[in-house]
Amino acid sequence: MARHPETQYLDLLERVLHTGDKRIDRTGVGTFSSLGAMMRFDLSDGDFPVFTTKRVYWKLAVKEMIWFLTGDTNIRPLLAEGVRIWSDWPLATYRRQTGEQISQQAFESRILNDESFARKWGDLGPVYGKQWRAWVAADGRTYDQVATLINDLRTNPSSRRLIFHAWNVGELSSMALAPCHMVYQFHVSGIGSQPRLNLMVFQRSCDLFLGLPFNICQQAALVHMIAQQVGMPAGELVWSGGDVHIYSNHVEQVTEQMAREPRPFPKLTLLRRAADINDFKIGDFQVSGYDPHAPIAGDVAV
Ligand SMILES: Nc1nc(=O)c2c([nH]1)NC[C@@H]1CN(c3ccc(C(=O)N[C@@H](CCC(=O)O)C(=O)O)cc3)CN21
Ligand SMILES: O=c1ccn([C@H]2C[C@H](O)[C@@H](COP(=O)(O)O)O2)c(=O)[nH]1
Repeated sequence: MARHPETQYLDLLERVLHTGDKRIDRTGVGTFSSLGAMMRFDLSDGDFPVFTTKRVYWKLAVKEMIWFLTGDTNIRPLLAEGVRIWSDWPLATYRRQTGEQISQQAFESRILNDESFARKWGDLGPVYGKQWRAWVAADGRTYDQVATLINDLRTNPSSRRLIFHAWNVGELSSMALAPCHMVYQFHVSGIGSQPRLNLMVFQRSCDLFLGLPFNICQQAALVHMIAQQVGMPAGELVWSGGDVHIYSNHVEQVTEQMAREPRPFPKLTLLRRAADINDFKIGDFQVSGYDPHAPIAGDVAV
C-alpha cells in the first residue's frame, strides 16, 4: 500500500530532531536545524493536505492566504477575521517604542476599534501582500506579480517564468519579518491533453511544528484558487525548505505527534467561481472528511 503523504512530514520531524544542528536562533529560543527538505503532495480530485496528526486550524491559514492576495499588510483585517497569528510582532514593536506593557488582547482591541491607531501600529511593513501585488521596482513602476502570473498561465502555460517572489532586498529592513515562503513557481503539465496546475514553493526558513502545517495547506489552497481562475485542475504541490527547524520548546509536542498514525486527508471544494483572484472569501472553501487527532498547543517564538 502507498505510504500516506503525511509520513513525509513525520519523517522530516524525526530527521531534524535526531540529526539537526542545535543552535541559538534570532528569537533566542533555540532550534534543532537542518538544511534542505522536499515534500510532494498530490492535489488532484480536490485532495487537500491538511495534516491529521494534530488538528490544524486550516481556516486561519487560508484566511492568511486570502489576506496576502488582497495586498494588505496591516493586521487589522486579519483580526477582523479572528486571525491572531501576526499580532506578536507589532505588539513587540509597540511595547518597545512606548514602554507600555499592554496585553495582547488590549492591543488587538485597539487595532480593531481605532483606525488611526491601526494605521500607526498595525502595519507589518512591505511584507508578502505588498511584494506580490505591488512590488515597486527601480523604474518607479509598481508590478502586480499575481495578476501577471494568472495572465501568463492563460496565454503562455509552457513558460519557465511563472513566478512570484517576495525577497525584495531593498525593502527587507522595513518588514516586520523577512519573507519565509519566498519563491512561488508554477508549472503546467499535460499541455495539449490534460493540463494540470502545479506549484513549487521555496521556503528559506521553516518552523516545522507551527509554521509548516499552515504553510502546506494555504499553499495547496492557493493552487486550487488559481487553478479555478485559469480553468485547469490542480496537480501537485512541491514544497522545498532551506533552514528547516524545530524550536527547542516544541520537542515534547513533536515527539507526541510523531507517535500518531496519519488519517486520510480531507477534500476541498470551492463552492463558487470567484470573479477574479481578489474575490475569494473563506466561505467559498468547503472541507469535508477532516478527522484529525487532538490539537497540540505550542508557543510561537517571536
Ligand atoms: N516562530 C515563528 N513561527 C512561525 O510559524 C511564524 C512566525 N514565527 N512568524 C510569522 C508567521 C506567523 N505564523 C504562525 C504564528 C502562530 C501560529 C500558531 O500559534 N498556531 C496555533 C494556533 C493559533 C490559534 O489558534 O490562533 C496552532 O496550533 O497551529 C501559527 C503560525 C507563521 N509564522
Ligand atoms: O509562514 C511562515 C512564516 C514564518 N515561519 C517561521 C520560520 C522561522 O522560525 C520564523 C522566521 O524567523 P527568521 O529568523 O526570519 O527565519 O518564522 C514559518 O515557518 N512560516
